[in-house]
Amino acid sequence: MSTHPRIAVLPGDGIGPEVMACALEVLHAVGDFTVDEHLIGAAAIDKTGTPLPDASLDGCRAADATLLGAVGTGAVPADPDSPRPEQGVLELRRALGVYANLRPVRAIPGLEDAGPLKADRVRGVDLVVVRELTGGLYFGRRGRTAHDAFDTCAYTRDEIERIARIAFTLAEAKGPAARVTSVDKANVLATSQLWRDVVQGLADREYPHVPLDHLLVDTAAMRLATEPSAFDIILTENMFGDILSDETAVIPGSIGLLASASLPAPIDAGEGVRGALFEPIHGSAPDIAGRGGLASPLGMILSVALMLRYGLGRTGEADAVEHAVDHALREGLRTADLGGTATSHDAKRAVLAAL
Ligand SMILES: NC(=O)C1=CN([C@@H]2O[C@H](COP(=O)(O)OP(=O)(O)OC[C@H]3O[C@@H](n4cnc5c(N)ncnc54)[C@H](O)[C@@H]3O)[C@@H](O)[C@H]2O)C=CC1
Ligand SMILES: CC(C)CC(=O)C(=O)O
Ligand SMILES: [Mg+2]
Repeated sequence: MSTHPRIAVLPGDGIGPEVMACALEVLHAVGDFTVDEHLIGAAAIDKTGTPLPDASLDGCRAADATLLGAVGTGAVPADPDSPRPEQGVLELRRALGVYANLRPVRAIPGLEDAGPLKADRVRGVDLVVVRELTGGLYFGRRGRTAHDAFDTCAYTRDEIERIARIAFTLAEAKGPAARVTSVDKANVLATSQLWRDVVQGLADREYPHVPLDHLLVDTAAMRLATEPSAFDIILTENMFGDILSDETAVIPGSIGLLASASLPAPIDAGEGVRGALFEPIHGSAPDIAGRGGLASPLGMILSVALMLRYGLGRTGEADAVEHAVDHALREGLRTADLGGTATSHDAKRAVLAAL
């Protein structure tokens, strides 16, 4: 029987399969892995009528780690009761229990001028958005009639405390001055008031040495654009983290560069955390899918690096992939999203050459 790590691969829709194909080549270049491909999203609805077939979920549960491309067609269904591709991702996150979504963002040397922010604002930025991933609005009770609709946001103390613990641990690992900025809307929302109490209580009891501040989400959105270097660890709930992390794309210059790790348990620096999920932060980008390689595969490739580090405990290989991406960019690799002409295929080749 193979002793290679078993990876469940869910390419999904739109640019998902395009970026996944590139990332798998990089994965196979750094080691031996057994890869099983499964359906999710619109691709799964087309073939099976459901966005996350049992066979896909079983495959992810049996795997050491799961890689996901992206799902969605970009369309909002006319019939709210019809299956939606995005339900596949939400259901997968819930079923795997991956409550801790880490979205690292840094200024990449050589790319300081690639985004809309001034280079001196971007230089040196190195932050992680720690997003609660299995609670809040995306999982609350909802309903809709022809005349009204509602969504509910609920959090328990335990849900808040376990994600806050991840944020404080990451800050400790980053260094003595690294701060946690907890983002909420405590001036309005009951869930945010509980969030603030629980985060502050945990800090007082167990992490008094970690600098902590609380920021309202609207101010946080503004500060991310005006002073991104003020942040080390941004700790926040599900929807705020979804929105703020897309905003952080202005730091490296494209959402196509951003990766994520979703963990079902605290970080294990030795073995890695089994049963975790790794995906770029972008969606299926229907506007550029199937257009001759306009998609950057770098966020997906960097998600492979996060899988190697956090999912499989293979720090050396993770570093190698990240260095190869940095090297390729430093040497001038520019895909369309960064204003260049390199295709997805060119980007993958540049990374492979730098490995
Ligand atoms: N985890 C997932 O599977 C996610 C799925 N979605 C779904 O994706 C679909 C499209 O959503 P959008 O709002 O358009 O968000 P999106 O992230 O797919 O695209 C936003 C913009 O970024 C660009 N972009 C995204 N990834 C890129 C890449 N790798 N290289 C170059 N450019 C890239 C797109 O071309 C587009 O202009 C929707 O159905 C949405 O629900 C959105 C976010 C996450
Ligand atoms: C299906 C969406 C909730 C996914 C998304 O936008 C995200 O997780 O960033
Ligand atoms: Mg999102």
